[in-house]
Amino acid sequence: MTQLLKGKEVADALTERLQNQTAELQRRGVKPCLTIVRVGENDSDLSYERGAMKRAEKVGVTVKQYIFEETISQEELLGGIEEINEDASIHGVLIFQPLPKQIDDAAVRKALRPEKDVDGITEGSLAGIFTGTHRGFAPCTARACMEILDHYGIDLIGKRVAVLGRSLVIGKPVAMMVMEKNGTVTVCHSKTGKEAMIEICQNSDVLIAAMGRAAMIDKSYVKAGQTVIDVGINVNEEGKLCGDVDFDSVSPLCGAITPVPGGVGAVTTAVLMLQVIEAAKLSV
Ligand SMILES: NC(=O)C1=CN([C@@H]2O[C@H](COP(=O)(O)OP(=O)(O)OC[C@H]3O[C@@H](n4cnc5c(N)ncnc54)[C@H](OP(=O)(O)O)[C@@H]3O)[C@@H](O)[C@H]2O)C=CC1
Ligand SMILES: Nc1nc(=O)c2c([nH]1)NC[C@@H]1CN(c3ccc(C(=O)N[C@@H](CCC(=O)O)C(=O)O)cc3)C=[N+]21
Repeated sequence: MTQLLKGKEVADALTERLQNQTAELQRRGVKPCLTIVRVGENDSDLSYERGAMKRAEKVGVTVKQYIFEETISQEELLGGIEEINEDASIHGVLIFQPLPKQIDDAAVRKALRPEKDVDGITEGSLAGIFTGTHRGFAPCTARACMEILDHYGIDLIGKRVAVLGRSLVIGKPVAMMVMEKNGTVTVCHSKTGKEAMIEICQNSDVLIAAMGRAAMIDKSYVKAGQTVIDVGINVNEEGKLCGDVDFDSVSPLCGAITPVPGGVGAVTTAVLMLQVIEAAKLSV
């Protein structure tokens, strides 16, 4: 029987713990506050925003929104970030990525105050992941993948893990975190080639798919009994939310799988709240 790795269950367990912490902070006069910076109307950004608002309300975190037009200039965006940096009532900031092409991502990463970087986009936070010193915060999605494996007691010691995607938001940091848990990682990307990718996936015990390619991973990539973590959040031709994995094709064959929605995304929002609360605690 294939095991369904229910992100919602993991997120709800985390939420319960967090509710106590926000209540305690509130008694000390601190109201944890997250600011979301969104440029444009990207589907996966909007999905995250919806999930985050719902989760924030449950946990007791306030959300402020900075929404900009797709055509915003670099200067204007950096101005917004400066304002957020200076606002002492804001504990954590989430800037949706990728940003439009007129924006230099590296400049945005540099502009953000590290102590407010609850999604681990600044170089300091990423260095903490790379060196294993855990200074700063991890990218929420990478941590969410690890929380799911942990919750269901799936250890990575000596396991072969294929990570599909090499972005700074997910592919690269999750590969580092898998290594820290003593897994053996192979990272694939758009230049890997289909044949090689199928071979690598079929020789892995765990597959972490984070490409942003709707339902691309079908059963031809999968080996029996494998654990499949589907990070992708895409909207298919029917307008429905779907992952990078073709759930109907893969789930009869694999050993365990996360659904979309209700999988990694749900946990990502809970981890985001956890990190906002940690930032709020550190601010007093
Ligand atoms: N569930 C959640 O909580 C989250 C979900 N997401 C979702 O995860 C997905 C990935 O996000 P993100 O990392 O930001 O996306 P990016 O577009 O930044 O990165 C995609 C990565 O996948 C690789 N890739 C693309 N197509 C292929 C292919 N056909 N074969 C192999 N590799 C490929 C790219 O390779 P190359 O580097 O060569 O271009 C790149 O490294 C998206 O669907 C996003 O919405 C993201 C964050 C959180
Ligand atoms: N800097 C940055 N970090 C990110 O982590 C990041 C990003 N940029 N850009 C956009 C993608 C996408 N993403 C999602 C996270 C959670 C849900 C989520 O909660 N989804 C719910 C469904 C919510 C709904 O649609 O109602 C679920 O899967 O169950 C969705 C999408 C994070 N991303």
